[in-house]
Amino acid sequence: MISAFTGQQIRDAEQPLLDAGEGAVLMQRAAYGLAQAVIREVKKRRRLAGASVTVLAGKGNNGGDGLYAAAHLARRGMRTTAVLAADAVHAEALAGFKAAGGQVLQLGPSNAEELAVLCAGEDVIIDALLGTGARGGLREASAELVAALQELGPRLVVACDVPSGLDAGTGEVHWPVLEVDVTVTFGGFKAGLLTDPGEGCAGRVELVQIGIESALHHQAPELRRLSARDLGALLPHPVRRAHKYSRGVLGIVAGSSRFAGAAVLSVHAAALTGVGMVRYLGPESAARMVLTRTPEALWETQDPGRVQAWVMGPGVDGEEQLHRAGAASDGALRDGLPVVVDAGALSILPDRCPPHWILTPHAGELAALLDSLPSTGEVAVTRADVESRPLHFVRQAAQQTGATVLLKGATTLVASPSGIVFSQSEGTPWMATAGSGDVLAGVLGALLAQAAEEIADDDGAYAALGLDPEDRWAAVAAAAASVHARAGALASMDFDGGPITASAIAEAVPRVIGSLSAEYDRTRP
Ligand SMILES: NC(=O)C1=CN([C@@H]2O[C@H](COP(=O)(O)OP(=O)(O)OC[C@H]3O[C@@H](n4cnc5c(N)ncnc54)[C@H](O)[C@@H]3O)[C@@H](O)[C@H]2O)[C@@H](O)CC1
Ligand SMILES: [K+]
Repeated sequence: MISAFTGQQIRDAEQPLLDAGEGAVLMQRAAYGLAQAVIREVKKRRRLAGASVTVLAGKGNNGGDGLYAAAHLARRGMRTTAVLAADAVHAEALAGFKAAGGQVLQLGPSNAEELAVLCAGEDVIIDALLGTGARGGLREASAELVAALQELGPRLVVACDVPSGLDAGTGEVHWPVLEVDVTVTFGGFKAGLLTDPGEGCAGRVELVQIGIESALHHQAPELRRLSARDLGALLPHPVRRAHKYSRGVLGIVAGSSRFAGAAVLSVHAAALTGVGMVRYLGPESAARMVLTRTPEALWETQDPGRVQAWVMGPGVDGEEQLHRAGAASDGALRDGLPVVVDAGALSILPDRCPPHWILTPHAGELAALLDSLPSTGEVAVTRADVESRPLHFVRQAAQQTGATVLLKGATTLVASPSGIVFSQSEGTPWMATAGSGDVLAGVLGALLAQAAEEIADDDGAYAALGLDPEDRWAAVAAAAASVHARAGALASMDFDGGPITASAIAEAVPRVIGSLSAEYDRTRP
């Protein structure tokens, strides 16, 4: 599992080393790691000797890291320039940079445009304007320089620790921000690099160890991300004596005469995620289509009897289906069953949900959900608010509803009511297509129906993540988001990275589960 931290947590982990007079050593390790990353990137594109690099250096330690890194690069034969964005920058680092033969330019009130043009011609830009000590975004001439450079389109940008203007703890972004190709981050992942909109600016993130890692391990991560290996351990491994009932039975209330496709997709995706049986509840017109695509499903016209989990909401519209969802929801509350609440069913939540209820809104639905809660303030929350502060709002929704909340997006966040958050981001933009969310609901429902015992087991794979029972539901939801995203990416790869349908995402799920499980079995100690 990848753990990510706030800027403050990173600084707290550094403090004992700074107190011991090791600050300069930390900075040298960071600068060396950054320089090595720049060298690797340049070499992918051209010969190192003679390649040009400009470091944009701010007044804090982030600028110091950038200047020391540029000094390394000068010694490796690169043509190095520093654009100083403040009158006083890190003095020793600047001296080191000059001694290595670097050229220095001063950013002033009237030369931002001119310097932007110069930077746009460079082989690499190092963004070392602001790091974890930033308050707010770039100002004045720095903001002008970055805005102009972004417009011109630099060739290759490497961020020092975080893209400048990004809040390391929250992922909120103060524009303008230089969109970077690679972020080289020090000591630990910053939460802001693993949640949007920050993740969208950060490019590929590389972690450089600087010696604070053991101190960080004592802190509760701000964000968690499941790795392929975690998924291999968490995904269901059917035992030899399994039968369809022991494999999990999933009830699905989805679709309507108007939106039958949502039912088809969620049922099919659930079946492809390996659940023992799917019981479908919905109108006959939708059921016919469901059974044509998934003859393995059962159409239930009465009380479906025992299930291990429910999915309700995809394509649910009209009184009849809302009534079925309401009845299923009452039964699930009574029996303590896990439930995926999606789309149409988000409007019929009980006053307080348990953590094993997983709500799966997109940004617009989350805004509407928050607005419908009595405890939300007077000012309406909009989709744009959620998109600019997803980490904040997903936590708020989980806390206020009592449910686990999965907020769909390029990066999907899952918050437990206690405040634990997972972030998964393995998909492709092609997945933003009609029906993609219905597939996710089916995948998640199928994992819930199969995982109930494993989740409760204090010696099981979910407990091994170090999570309290209430927080393990968020891990199931994160696993589902990851499987779904990987399936989308794999399906697109089948077409050389081309477009995909929601059906194609569902069809790729068995291969994703198969390869994750096989890789886990192969490398298991
Ligand atoms: N503390 C340490 O020992 C280490 C720090 N490291 C580097 O140091 C960075 C943190 O250094 P700092 O705490 O100096 O913080 P920054 O380098 O982010 O800079 C903060 C400085 O800029 C000013 N400032 C804050 N917001 C501003 C804004 N919006 N516009 C203009 N100026 C602003 C502040 O007054 C402060 O002087 C990390 O990101 C990392 O790159 C690494 O060298 C590893 C070791
Ligand atoms: K930076």
